Amino acid sequence: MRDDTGGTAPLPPLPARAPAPGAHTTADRGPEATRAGVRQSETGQAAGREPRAPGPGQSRPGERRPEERLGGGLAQVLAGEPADLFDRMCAVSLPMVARFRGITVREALLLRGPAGWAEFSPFAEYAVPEASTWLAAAIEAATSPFPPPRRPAVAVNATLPAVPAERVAEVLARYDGAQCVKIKIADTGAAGGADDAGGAGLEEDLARIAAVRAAAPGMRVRLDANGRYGPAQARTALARFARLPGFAEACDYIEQPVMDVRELADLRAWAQAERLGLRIAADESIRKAEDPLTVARLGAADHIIVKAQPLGGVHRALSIVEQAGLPATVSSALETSVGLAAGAALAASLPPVAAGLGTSALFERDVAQPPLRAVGGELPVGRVEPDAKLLAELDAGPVRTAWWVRRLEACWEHLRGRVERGEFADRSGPGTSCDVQAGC
Ligand SMILES: O=C(O)CCC(=O)c1ccccc1C(=O)O
Ligand SMILES: [Mg+2]
Repeated sequence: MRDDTGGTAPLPPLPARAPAPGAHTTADRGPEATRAGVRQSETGQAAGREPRAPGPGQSRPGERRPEERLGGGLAQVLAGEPADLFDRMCAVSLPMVARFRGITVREALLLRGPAGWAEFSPFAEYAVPEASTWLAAAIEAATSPFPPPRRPAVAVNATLPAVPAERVAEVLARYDGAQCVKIKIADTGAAGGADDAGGAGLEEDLARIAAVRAAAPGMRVRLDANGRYGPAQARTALARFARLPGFAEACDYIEQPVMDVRELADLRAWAQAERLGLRIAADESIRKAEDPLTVARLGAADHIIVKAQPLGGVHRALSIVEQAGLPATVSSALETSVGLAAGAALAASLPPVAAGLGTSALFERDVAQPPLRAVGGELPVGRVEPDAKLLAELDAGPVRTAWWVRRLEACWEHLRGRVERGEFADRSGPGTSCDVQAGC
């Protein structure tokens, strides 16, 4: 269950109908320059193109036409092929200022569809089933507008990787005006395993927390353990945090101290019985769970973290918030500025809670000019277009590009199967975002 394996998930063999990298798949496209299977349409305009997914009458013979059952949308798009939807596919590789969840370079596939640019960037080690949910988010962003924002900008938290205490001030200085900081804990880096996290790692975590509080005394604080404590370690750590002077008052919550949702519920019950004054937030128990509502049912958390891409899009994330009935923080999945814009749209549809969307500060370079970066602690809400020159400079190269395109195709097939079997409801219909707005 650990996120940070840093490996690359094996891809299944390409389905018969998916093109090999470099191959053209449809006859109706004009002449294109291809590089490692990526169509580089220099003239394609986002507006005014023909709708290219087959209409209801154009399904393959004998097909069940799931779009009729599900009301179109995702099913109809998936009846076509990626190249029918996206006229640009650019894999990029962004260098980072510090190691974060085991990586120092962030790769993403940027896609341009009829509604604008979208991002597909499941972490490299994620297998196709999980990554296919991230693809639903990219399809949503490429095909439909974001919900109308309730405010033009959203407050963000600074995100502090598990850097040594000496680096805290330098990294925090990258976040202009942030009034809240999320500190990564229980992250022993490449060498340590989960069992080490609560031991030697705890003293380092306490030193990092002390350095933050010294550098920014008035700042609110959040901690994120990414599920790396065992149940006993979590109690030890929470008891230590609760004893730090003024900490419980300054701390919004501790994110995913343990991975298992039942253990999370037990830990929360214990923290309440002990009157530690610390709240528990669920992140992985929402975005990696078969049923994200188990957290709410079990009373496993006081607060939930929602991420547009891992949850299959802005509308699906809104629907989860609505159904969970818990206060929510929107957070990034370490997306480029293009993907962060979807997060900003999600945050701007929910009650104001500082969002974990300041993460472009962790990139040495990003794809947009200017990058989607908080100023005065706030991130503007709106679509982001990558800059052509930056796209070229940050190009991931032919080998990685081919890998990303193959992965996109494998996820496309997988998501189509899920939709056809009724295992992935397209919840992007009208109602969900409005219901959430009405409730707030
Ligand atoms: O929430 C934030 O402040 C930033 C985003 C973040 O921490 C994150 C980014 C990528 C993958 C996982 C996580 C996480 O919250 O665990
Ligand atoms: Mg988290």
